[in-house]
Amino acid sequence: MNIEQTVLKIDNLSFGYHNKKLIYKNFNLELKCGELVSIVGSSGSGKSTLFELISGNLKPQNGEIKKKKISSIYQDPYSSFHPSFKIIEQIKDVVDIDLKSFDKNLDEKINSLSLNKELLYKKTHELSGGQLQRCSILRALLMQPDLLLVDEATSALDNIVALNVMKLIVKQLDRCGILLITHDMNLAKWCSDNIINLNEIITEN
Ligand SMILES: Nc1ncnc2c1ncn2[C@@H]1O[C@H](COP(=O)(O)OP(=O)(O)OP(=O)(O)O)[C@@H](O)[C@H]1O
Repeated sequence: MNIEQTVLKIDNLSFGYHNKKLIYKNFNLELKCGELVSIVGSSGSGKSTLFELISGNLKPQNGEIKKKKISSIYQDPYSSFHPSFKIIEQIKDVVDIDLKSFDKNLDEKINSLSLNKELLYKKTHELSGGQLQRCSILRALLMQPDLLLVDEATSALDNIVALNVMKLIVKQLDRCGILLITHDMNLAKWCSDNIINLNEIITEN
């Protein structure tokens, strides 16, 4: 693995649940800093499974996955935050920020996500699904990952906000590589260096 450039390298990955039909067979993927690769495919084709494998929540039956520092943005923002704590506390758990001092980088991200600092002092039940989704994106970006996993991140947002959020996500490419799960082929064509269609990956077994 070229440590300088490569943020994800998957070699000969094979995986199937409970040793049933393989979803992945000898699957390879390399992602470098500055690259965005979209994963598309019909429901049940294995998109989320790939993210679970990369995150280390599932173990490959064969093959190897090497990755640098990851942060993930999931489709369901409620799974990203604990209901009992304020959003800001849960951001501070993973990154050192001070909302009271001037921070141009932080302010730009908050504005691009159509958030404001007051919202960050609330708990999950006080926010809409879309606001919570944008908070989860903020936290993921503030973590400054080498590899950003994005699973249908804009599904809860209206078109204009979704476009601004995607522009902000794409802007991170100067410091990371991005793997994007999407059902939106137009979005994939707009932002991707490469599109992997899982329907075209033929497995046997
Ligand atoms: N925990 C599990 N145990 C057994 N089979 C599973 C499990 N999770 C997913 N599967 C199966 O693995 C296959 C791939 O599922 P996966 O969730 O990765 O698909 P997906 O492409 O992300 O689908 P969607 O677009 O609907 O989110 C499906 O056939 C699914 O039924």
